[in-house]
Amino acid sequence: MEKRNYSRMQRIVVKVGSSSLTYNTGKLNICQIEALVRQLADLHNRGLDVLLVTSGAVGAGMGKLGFKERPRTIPEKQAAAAVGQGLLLHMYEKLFAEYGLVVGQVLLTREDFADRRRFLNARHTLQTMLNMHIIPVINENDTVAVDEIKLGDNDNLAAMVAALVDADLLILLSDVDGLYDDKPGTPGARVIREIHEINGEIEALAGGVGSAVGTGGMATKIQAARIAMHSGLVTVIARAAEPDVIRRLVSGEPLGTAFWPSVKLVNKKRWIAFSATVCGRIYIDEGAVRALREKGKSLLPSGVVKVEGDFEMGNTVSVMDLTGKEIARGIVNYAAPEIERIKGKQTSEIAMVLGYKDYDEVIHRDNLALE
Ligand SMILES: Nc1ncnc2c1ncn2[C@@H]1O[C@H](COP(=O)(O)OP(=O)(O)O)[C@@H](O)[C@H]1O
Ligand SMILES: N[C@@H](CCC(=O)OP(=O)(O)O)C(=O)O
Repeated sequence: MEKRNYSRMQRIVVKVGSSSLTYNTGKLNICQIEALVRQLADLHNRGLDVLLVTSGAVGAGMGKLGFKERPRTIPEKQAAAAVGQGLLLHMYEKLFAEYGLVVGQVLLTREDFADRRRFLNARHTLQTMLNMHIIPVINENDTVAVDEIKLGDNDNLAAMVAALVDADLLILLSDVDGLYDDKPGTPGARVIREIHEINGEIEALAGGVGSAVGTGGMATKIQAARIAMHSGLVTVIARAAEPDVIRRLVSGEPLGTAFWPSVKLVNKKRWIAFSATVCGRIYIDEGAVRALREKGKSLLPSGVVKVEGDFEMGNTVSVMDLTGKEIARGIVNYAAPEIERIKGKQTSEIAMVLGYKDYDEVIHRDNLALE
């Protein structure tokens, strides 16, 4: 089979799912973890920047605590994660040390991405760790992440990390060979090798949630691939147990399912599109949709029809067409009550209506990330 030709391969993020790190008994799959560490250590020695996003804290905690099923309540999951995360890190620390390498634990929540200052801080820390040849071992901070601040799955976390550090390749390792064109196990179902666009058909293949210990199944892997595609990096979903899978993928072997990047959004627009917390919605008319989409214009008050939510100036909002479809996200120059008052008005009327005018635009095009 033809090799995959990457334009650059310096920085890779590898995410490994719970289903590949723990057995159904909840105990750690030591052979799998050893194989993973060996390959990552080798890539590091070759001079690549390597970041590991690891799941398995809840799964490993379940094993240690003797739980037969995934705990239902959030505090129980958090308690299991608190136990399991320690076990995981101990294992990584020990195995990487055998190859003379140092790991550093990084636990993140949605807020670390949603707040621009924290986002930039996290980027700085990760960059510094890479400069110091430390291998970042990253997971969600499950013990403190309650619903409001939780990402909830490590596929999205890995994609956001990959975008954060400007990686070239994101590898999502799981218990399947890739994305199947039918339910895995169905006779005749095959792995789709290359994907250039995520459309409804691809999303429909994702099915429901994944394995007994995993969280999001294929749905979250496809969401992750979408983030990565807009961030200009290749994503591959492959089987963790495939011998030497990481090294072979990096050398271009066409294993698993590869998602190829589309147009790369600039850094700030990526943050607006995928990381910032969405605080409200602005509905705009057809003329404004065309101006944004086709002419790359800023959003002016005249195109605004309806405002939803109690957002402030500087917050990120969804921009919707009148059918309720999200067409963009952007940072607003005015708070919701002000936009409510200037909606439908000409720019020249802003000062008269509000008594002042700080900006002509509701959202400037530099702060607008289109779908
Ligand atoms: N079209 C599909 N192709 C491949 N796997 C699928 C598909 N639809 C659902 N899945 C499920 O997704 C699971 C992997 O997701 P998950 O258990 O969350 O893994 P991980 O723990 O590795 O993140 C597979 O075991 C499979 O059952
Ligand atoms: N942070 C959680 C992992 C959540 C998750 O996404 O799991 P998975 O679907 O196995 O990648 C944990 O460490 O158990």
